[in-house]
Amino acid sequence: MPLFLLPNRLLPLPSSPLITCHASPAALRSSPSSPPPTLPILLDSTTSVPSLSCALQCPHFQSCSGCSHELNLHRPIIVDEADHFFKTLGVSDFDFESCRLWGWRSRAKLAVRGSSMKPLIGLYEEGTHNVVDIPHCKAHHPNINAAVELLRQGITKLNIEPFDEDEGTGELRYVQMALTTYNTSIPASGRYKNGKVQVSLVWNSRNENSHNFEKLNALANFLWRNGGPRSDLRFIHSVWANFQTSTNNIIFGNRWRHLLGESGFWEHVGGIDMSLAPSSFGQANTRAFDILLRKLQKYVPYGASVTDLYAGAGAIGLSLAATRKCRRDPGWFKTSVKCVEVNKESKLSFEKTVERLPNHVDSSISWHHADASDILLEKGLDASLLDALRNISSLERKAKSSPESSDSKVKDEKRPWVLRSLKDSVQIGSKPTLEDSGSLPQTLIYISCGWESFKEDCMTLLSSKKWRLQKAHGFNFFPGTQSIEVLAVFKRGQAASLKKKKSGKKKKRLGRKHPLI
Ligand SMILES: C[S@@+](CC[C@H](N)C(=O)[O-])C[C@H]1O[C@@H](n2cnc3c(N)ncnc32)[C@H](O)[C@@H]1O
Repeated sequence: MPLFLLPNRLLPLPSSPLITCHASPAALRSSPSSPPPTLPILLDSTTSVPSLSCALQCPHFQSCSGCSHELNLHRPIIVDEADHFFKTLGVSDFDFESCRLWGWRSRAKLAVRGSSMKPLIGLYEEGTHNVVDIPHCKAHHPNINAAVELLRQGITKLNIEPFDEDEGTGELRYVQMALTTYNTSIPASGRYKNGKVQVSLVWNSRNENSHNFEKLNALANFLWRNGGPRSDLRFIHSVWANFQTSTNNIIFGNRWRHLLGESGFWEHVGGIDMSLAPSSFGQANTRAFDILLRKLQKYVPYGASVTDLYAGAGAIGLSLAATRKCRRDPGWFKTSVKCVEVNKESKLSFEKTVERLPNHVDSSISWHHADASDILLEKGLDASLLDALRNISSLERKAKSSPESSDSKVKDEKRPWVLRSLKDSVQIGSKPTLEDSGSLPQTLIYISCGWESFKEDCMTLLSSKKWRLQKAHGFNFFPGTQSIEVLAVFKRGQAASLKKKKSGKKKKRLGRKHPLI
């Protein structure tokens, strides 16, 4: 069972948030590529905008599977449903951040098919394996489209064979384009527009010793010469190779090689400099993610201990470590952050990010290569995690009656727990013990881009009567689709109205504020 063991039982913490960020496959799928007529338009939820001014106006709409909605990009229809859903649960102030509507995608994985004379670089047509070329995609950052165009020229010029899925032949299978806006030499206002692209070429061979490695090198050099720092355009940040020969649909193989440009890739998000290797998960909409992180920080009190589940390279946990730093003086009052992630490739990025955290961050920080649950369901929270959260209250009852939770014990252990072995303090993959349960999470913050699974998990949590919903916010992470990112804050315990209701006496005077709980 559960693996997220909640931290620092040694400290009298105001609360211990437990954070999960879990994406549905649909939302992780990359979307289209190219420059919008007018770039970055920021809207907020209070701005009222006529629908036509928020239209996608993309020539690839309908043929490409990336976007499903053309109008009202600033407010997907699903927002009304979400608003209603949260109202019925007693949260009447659900809000929605519209974020950037075009050119928002800063990370795209695109299939490369067709022929060297007529390469197709894009997404699959809905329900098929036919690739649609999307040079003018309105979701992609313009420099991603520019990099795709340059790649297209390179493929033709150097006679690179795109992959043939049926035969398993060809050279270039996919490309990942990731944009970094990290550039301290220009004013902050110009950084997004001048973002640079890290190009990862997925090559159909086992490794760099294969016979056609020279062609891969030639393609990388072509990109570098025409888009690198000595070119006129200067929008290529670096070039990487990934080697993949598998016949399944998995995009990346295990072998990566840095070819040209800077090997490090940084983004400033959530108040920290975040390192992201091409192999680790990165959010596709970094600006919207930044807005979400800043909202999230408000729910995490200073001195809290945080367990970041499904952590990737730890963007959420580390952003909290840096921004929710605690008083330096009383040594025992420190934040602790634990990140749990199944993809071991993310660890290096996590470590690099930790190295660059500001000096004042003296939290205890750790990353654990582990499955967030034994049973992984397709979307949303794992069933066993939900069970674990429900079971916490029974552990809590036992913990209260154990000597571990007595006041004297807590005082004894108010020493900087950073001195203790971190690994020992977290029993990932095993059942929580009474000892571990000394500090139980008071807050669960659920960040989700799968609306249907979120609703399900939310109802499961509430019906357990161990948690109540306090707040919910929505973010436009994927304009042009019906996916929204939700940040929901659950607090331990039942709503006050329900407790009173249970007591019977005051039953008649209570309104049904939380009818579904
Ligand atoms: C949508 S990403 C979010 C990553 C990170 N929270 C962020 O926002 O950048 C989900 C992450 O969960 C990881 N993951 C998926 N299943 C997992 C599991 N059972 N246990 C732990 N991590 C898992 C994936 O490898 C991926 O890095």
